Amino acid sequence: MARIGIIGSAGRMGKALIEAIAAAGEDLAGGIDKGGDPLALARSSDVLIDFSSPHALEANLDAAVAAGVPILVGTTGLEERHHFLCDDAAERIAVLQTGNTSLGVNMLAHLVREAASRLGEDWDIEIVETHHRMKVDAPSGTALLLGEAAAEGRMIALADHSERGRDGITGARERGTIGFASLRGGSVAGDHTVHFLADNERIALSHLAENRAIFARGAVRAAQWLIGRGAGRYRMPEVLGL
Ligand SMILES: NC(=O)C1=CN([C@@H]2O[C@H](COP(=O)(O)OP(=O)(O)OC[C@H]3O[C@@H](n4cnc5c(N)ncnc54)[C@H](OP(=O)(O)O)[C@@H]3O)[C@@H](O)[C@H]2O)C=CC1
Ligand SMILES: O=C(O)C1=N[C@H](C(=O)O)C[C@H](O)C1
Repeated sequence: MARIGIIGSAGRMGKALIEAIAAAGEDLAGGIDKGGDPLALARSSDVLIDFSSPHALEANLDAAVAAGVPILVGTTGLEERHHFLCDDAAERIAVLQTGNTSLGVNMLAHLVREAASRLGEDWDIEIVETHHRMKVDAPSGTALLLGEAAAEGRMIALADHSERGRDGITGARERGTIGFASLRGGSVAGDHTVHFLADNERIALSHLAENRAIFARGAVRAAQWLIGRGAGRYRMPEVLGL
């Protein structure tokens, strides 16, 4: 049995993870929240799963490196510097960072990449996400993951082509951009639609999460997969065989 340590264990995802670890027949090594000791947790775990806060990421990666255990980072709201921290840690341990651990979203990303690669710039791309009222970051990590997939399909850099907020006299839509819009309310676990919009026709590719069990199941599967992996930065499609 693998010993899995959870960072953010009392949160919404932490609770779903505790159930998923038991359902997978694995061992819960322990869990911490704000003020907890990630190094002590890492030393008693075979793998760490982090669904907490971007503020915690540096200490969590340092703990995983010091203990020599792999880490799955599911926390969203990450900035460029957080990705550099993941890159640094990945020189010493296995690191898998993803905005969404579900099979369905990673399949959607594959479809989006394919559609974006075949449809030209006449097709505008807009990504709409809806989440529960307690979510603190926008756009969602998943929306950004889907935006990256669309940008890869188009062979462009998302950072140079994203439109993250419209308000007031915005002017006409800039050709070739990828737009993001966020809705917040209720208890929605996570809905994402990638719209491809051309003259007189539209395609909408959607994923609707009915609960957090789908994220927890994928996270546990990724954690199992990470144990024994060499140093490096890994992605969910490798875990899921997509
Ligand atoms: N990749 C994916 O598939 C998914 C990613 N997420 C992401 O996971 C993250 C957590 O989501 P959710 O569970 O809904 O959020 P919650 O706010 O419910 O839980 C976050 C937990 O992290 C803890 N925490 C906060 N700061 C620290 C810290 N410095 N060190 C250790 N623990 C800390 C909180 O503890 P305390 O209450 O004491 O502050 C809390 O228990 C978000 O970024 C969310 O977007 C969510 C679902 C799926
Ligand atoms: O905060 C959430 O709840 C979720 N966060 C992730 C994200 O930002 O995409 C994944 C999922 O959509 C739920």
